[in-house]
Order: sequence, then C-alpha cells, then structure tokens
Amino acid sequence: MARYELVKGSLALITLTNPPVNALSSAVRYGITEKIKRALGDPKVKAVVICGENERFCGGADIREFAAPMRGHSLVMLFDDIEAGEKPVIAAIEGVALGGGFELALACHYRIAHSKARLGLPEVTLGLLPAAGGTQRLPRLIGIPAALELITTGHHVSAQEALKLGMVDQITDENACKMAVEFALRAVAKPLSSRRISTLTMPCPPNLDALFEAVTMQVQKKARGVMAPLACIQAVRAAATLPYSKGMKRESELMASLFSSSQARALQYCFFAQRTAGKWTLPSGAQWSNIKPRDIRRAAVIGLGTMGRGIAVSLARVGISVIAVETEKKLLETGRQMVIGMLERDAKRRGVTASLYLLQFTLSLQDVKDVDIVIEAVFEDMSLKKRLFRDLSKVCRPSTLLYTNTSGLDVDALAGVTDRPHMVAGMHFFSPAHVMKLLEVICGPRSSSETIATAMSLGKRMGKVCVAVGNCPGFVGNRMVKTYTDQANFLLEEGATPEQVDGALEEFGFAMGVFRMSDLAGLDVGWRIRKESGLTGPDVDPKDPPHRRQGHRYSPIPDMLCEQGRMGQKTGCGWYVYEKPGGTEAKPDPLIQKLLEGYRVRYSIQPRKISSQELIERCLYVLANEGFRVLEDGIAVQPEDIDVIYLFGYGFPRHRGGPMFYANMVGLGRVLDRLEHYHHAHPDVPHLKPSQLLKKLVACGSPPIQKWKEHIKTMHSHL
Ligand SMILES: CCCCCCC[C@H](O)CC(=O)SCCNC(=O)CCNC(=O)[C@H](O)C(C)(C)COP(=O)([O-])OP(=O)([O-])OC[C@H]1O[C@@H](n2cnc3c(N)ncnc32)[C@H](O)[C@@H]1OP(=O)([O-])[O-]
Repeated sequence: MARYELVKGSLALITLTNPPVNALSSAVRYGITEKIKRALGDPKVKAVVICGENERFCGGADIREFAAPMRGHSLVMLFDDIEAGEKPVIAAIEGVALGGGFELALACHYRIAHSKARLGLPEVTLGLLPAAGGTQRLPRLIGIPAALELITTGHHVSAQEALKLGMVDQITDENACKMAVEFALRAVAKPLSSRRISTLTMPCPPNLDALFEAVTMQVQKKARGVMAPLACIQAVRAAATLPYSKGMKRESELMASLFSSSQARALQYCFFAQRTAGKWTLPSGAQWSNIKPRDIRRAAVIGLGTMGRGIAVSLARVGISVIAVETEKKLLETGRQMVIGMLERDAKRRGVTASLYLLQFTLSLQDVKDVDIVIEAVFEDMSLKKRLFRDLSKVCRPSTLLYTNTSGLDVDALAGVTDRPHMVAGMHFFSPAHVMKLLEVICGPRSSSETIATAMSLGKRMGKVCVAVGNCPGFVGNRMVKTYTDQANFLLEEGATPEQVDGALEEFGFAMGVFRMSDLAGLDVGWRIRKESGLTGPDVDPKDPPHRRQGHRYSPIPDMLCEQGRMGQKTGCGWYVYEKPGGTEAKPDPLIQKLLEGYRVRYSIQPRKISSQELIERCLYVLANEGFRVLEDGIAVQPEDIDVIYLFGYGFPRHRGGPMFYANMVGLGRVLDRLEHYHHAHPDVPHLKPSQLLKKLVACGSPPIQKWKEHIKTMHSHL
C-alpha cells in the first residue's frame, strides 16, 4: 500500500498506492510507517519525497474504517516521527491533500503542490475534527483566524490560495513529484528546526477571546445543534493556549467525543449515500457503468420563467449552447435580461468570462429543430405540456431527446403524445435551478436507458447531485413532502400554532420550519396544484364536507389563507406577518391565531397542548413512512436515494442523515410503535398508518439501513 524507490542515489520516494484516493487505510498506515523507518534508517538516503499514485496525493483517513474502533498504526505517531526525523521530508501534492492527507503533508518539512491541487481539512463535514495534529499544526503555520475558518467549515482551497495562506511552500504547473525530488536535493543541506511546525510559536492575535466567541456564534447560527464545528473551535483554542503535547491530548479527547456520535454516523452515511445515489440501476440491468450517455452540445429550454432561466444558466455555464424559447416578446426580453444577468454574476463570482455567446433567444419553436435535447419548463399544466410535446415531436429531428421539468405530473402521459416515447424522461430541477444541487431524473416506463444515462450524466456535468426515480404523482420528493405538510396542517387544527411547529422543526435542525418555508415559496403554488387536482375550488364534489376530500380527511386551512390573499412573504402575510410585501422577518400573526380558533370552534375540535416530541414525530415519522411506501412501490431503489433527495432538495439537516437514516437511528421498532399510537388516536388523519415495508423490516429484526435493499428487492419496481 506504499511503494519505496531509491531515486538519484540518495532520495527515498514513497508512493501511496491505494486507489482511487490513496486513503490512509490501516494497510497504508502500516506501509508508510515501515517505509519511513527504512528511509530514516538508511544512511544512503539523504531526503524523502512522499507522493500518491494516479496523480492524487491523499484523500485522508479511510472513512470506511470509521464504522469500527480504529486499529493498527497510529497516524499521530507516524506524523510525529516524520516531523522529528533528521532528514528532510517533502510532500509532493497532486490532485488532493485532504483531511489526514493534508495532515500528513503538514508533518512533512516542505510541501510542493501542483497548481490544480486542492487542499483542506474536511473532517468537520464528516462529524469529526482533524485528529492527526491538524488542529494543532495548521494554526501554528497559517495563524488562528485562517485555520479556524478552514477547520470549522471544512472548505477545500486551491493551490494558489494555499500558497497565499502559507499552507504550501511552492506550486508548480509541472509534475509535483518531479519538482519535489529536485527540491529535496537542495533541501538536504538546510537546517530543519524551523520546518517542524509543531515547534513553531503560535502567532496569537491580541483579541483571542473575542475571536473565538465570534466564530462560536457564527457556527451556532449556521449549524444549530451540530457538534463537530464547536469541537473544532475548542481544539484550535487548545492550540492557542496550550503547549503542543497538551494541545494534542485535547485534540484526541475531543475526537473521542465525536468519533462514535450519532451525528458523525449520519454525516459519514451522507458522504457514501451521495456516491451510492449516482450509481443508478434500472430493473433491466442497465446501469451507470454499462450505458453510454449521449454527448450533449446543443440544448433547448422551453419557457423562461424562474425554472427555465435557472436551467438555461446551468447549461450555459458548462459550455452547452442553449436556445431559449418563449411565446411572447415581453416574456422573452425579461427572460433574456435575467439569464444574462445571472450568468454574468455567476462568472464574476467564479473569476471567469460569462459564456454569453452560447445563448440564443427566440419566439419560434422551429429554431429548436437541430438540438440534442429539449428541456421543457413551461407552466405546470398538463394540457399545455401535452400540446408542446406534440409540437416538439413534429419540429425536432428524430434523435432529439425530450425532457420535462415537471415537479409531479405524469411523465409517461407526456411521452405518450410524442413520436418517441422511449426518448422522453423527466428532469426535475429544484428552484432556483442554477443554485440548487438536486436533480430528480424521472424514468417513465418507456424511457430508454440511454435517455436516463444522458440525463444523469448531463446533470452531473452541471454539478448536480442526480437521483434516478420512478414515475408517480410528485415523484419522490414532492410525493413525500405532501405528507409532511399535511401533518403540520392537521397539527394546527388540533391545537398547535405555526410558530410552535416551526420552532420544533428548527430545533431539530431544519433551517426553516414548514410554515416559514411555505411563506417563502409562496402559498399560491400549492393552492394552484390543489385546485388542479380538484381538492379545492370549483371542481370540488359538492357532497364533500369542507374537511373531507376524495374520501380522506382534508385540512382546508391553507386554502382559507390563499382565499384571503395571504400568499406568504410576497404579499406581506401568510402563516406569519411580515414588515412589508417581500419582507423576510416573520412575526406570529394574531389574525392566524383567530382564524385557527374559529376553525376549531366551527368543526368542534377541542384544542390541546401538543408537545415538541409529538410535533417532530408526527411530521418526521410520517415523512419516513411515506419513504417506505416509495420504496415498496419501487419509485426509489434504495433508502440512500430518498435521503439524498431530502438533503439536497428539501434542506433536511445533514447531521440527521435524511428521513430514512433518521428513522433507522431512532429505531424502526419505535417509529412503528409511535405511528401505530398516532394512527390509533387519529384514525382519520391520512399517512399515519404504518407502511407494509416498515412492518416487514421490524418483523425481520430491524436490519441496518444498508441491508434494507435486500428486503425491497422482491417488490415491484417502477424504475
Ligand atoms: C481516533 C481516530 C483518529 C483518526 C485520525 C484522524 C485522521 C483524519 O483527521 C481524519 C480524516 O482524514 S477523515 C477523511 C477526510 N477526507 C475527506 O473527507 C475527503 C473525502 N473525499 C472526497 O472529498 C472526495 O472523494 C475526493 C475529493 C477525494 C475525490 O472526489 P472524486 O474524484 O469526485 O471521487 P469520489 O467519487 O468522491 O470518490 C471516489 C471513491 O473513493 C471513495 N473515497 C473518497 N474518499 C475516501 C476516503 N477518505 N475514505 C474512503 N473512501 C473514500 C468514495 O467513496 C468513492 O468510492 P466508490 O466506491 O468509487 O463510490
């Protein structure tokens, strides 16, 4: 796991050989320890260069090993030996030096990085801290403020930034290993004492307490209830106030408090879930590794509303030429200005030139005839979309793939009106599409594997986290979120207030509770969908009582708000009241309290005090319960897919892992018990009835989440 070569007669070249990222597994740690011992003990060797195979220095400790207590050679001892050695050791950084990989580089006496390399200490994103000396060495090297920023956020920096900060000694456009070898020959004659970072005096700013306090407040505001960033701050504080050996002891104690925490487990699960989700598989056996996607150069976006604009920007910034189509001159002009502005701002932020030359705006659908793909982003109206897909069939060349950005309509119904149903699928972007990372790729029953492969690969190219899902109303994300918002509405009927529900969800870790989020998104969006599906408005069956629809209990409270013009932030009031239309400061509104009281009186509902525990359980267990139904219906292949959708599309707190992982952490038996309890107490409230799959998993002894797939396998797949 580490190769040893003698080069130029006096240099030991140690290469980490653990592809793909040369993670520091126990075998690699053993390998480096042995090779370092050999190099330091060999009188022929005057200096050492450490590099990584396949132009990647090292991606850090092997995260898979964190599932069990750490065994084998200690990184801390290895790094102390490297630093204390009497021969110069140079890290040749290509690709990445992250986490333990960067800590290895910090233990070396010199660091040479390739200009394209990225460096950082991302442990905090895994619920950990850099526990192989990173919290003690980095502040000594680059100062406390910069080290705090890097360690508490986990941000990677470019080689250029690393050079500016003093994290590396040199950067090169050539092979970093070759440069390091030349550098090592010159370093042999130089004294090493000033190169041992652990012995450097800490550069302490005068207002240390104020600095730590400010960073703590910042971290608590940004990541409420998340443990690792706070532990990182404490570790850096130890570096600032204690000698190195005591600081290391503190680093290790803090790591021990995080290592087996539920947050660390959740965050590490998220890391792997994101990668698992990208590896899509269809029941036909087609999968990411055996289907070649099309190469996309020219795309058309139909509709320049909020979604269309974001999609056009996402395409153009990765070099795809875009023809954007609108139906009216005024809409086209507004859309054009917005897209150009967004692209220019984005390019400025990234320090590149905006690729405006890739954009074309037109009122004529005929202009899309030669594109490779079309992404439709018109109004969420089935008849309008069908008309458009019929027209696209006629206009586009036979090889053009057609995608819809619908957020929940039947993709197969759209495919059915075209001359190429196998070349139609869904690409459900989230708003704003150029910012949000999630892309649900909807596989219709007739979508070909090439159509899916192309959407997944294009999404990845646009920097999206893509998840392939089946075709059903709302797909995965919106189908599930409906059960969560419905439950919150029923809780209002029973006695809760919007601020209580939101408070409990925000305490759980959501950046915004369900009602504040709904005010932000606009209440009219859901109202329009409910009207379309006959749940409210003129199409309601007159025989239905106000709180029953289509055979189920229904809460008309959100409709009542819309009827009063309370559409959320944009109208200055919704579930809350705002300082002005477009305002963002949500205040509880006595009028809402009155409306709820009146509603309860009218329907003879005796309000009760509802605990935060019930608010969380009702909203989140129901969400997971629908997730189990999504799995048993074959709309998602594995729980990781659902969790990734919720992490990247719906702001589910990452340190809770996603709704399915959270249910797994709570214990499936407990989730089942509580759902049964609530279902018994409120038999007419929809979604509380436990799903078959949940019951099946509990009956099988509640297997860990990674094993659920085995129990879902036999179920029917819609993918
Ligand atoms: C008490 C104990 C004391 C311990 C001491 C602490 C030491 C230290 O402070 C802790 C750490 O280093 S914590 C670590 C801190 N380091 C980090 O947080 C870095 C995490 N890694 C990354 O950010 C990205 O993977 C890279 C940017 C490295 C590459 O991105 P890219 O080119 O897009 O590639 P990709 O698709 O992302 O990955 C390819 C494959 O490699 C896999 N894999 C990757 N890293 C792994 C790892 N460390 N491990 C295992 N596996 C790892 C990945 O799962 C995937 O596998 P698959 O089976 O093919 O699906």
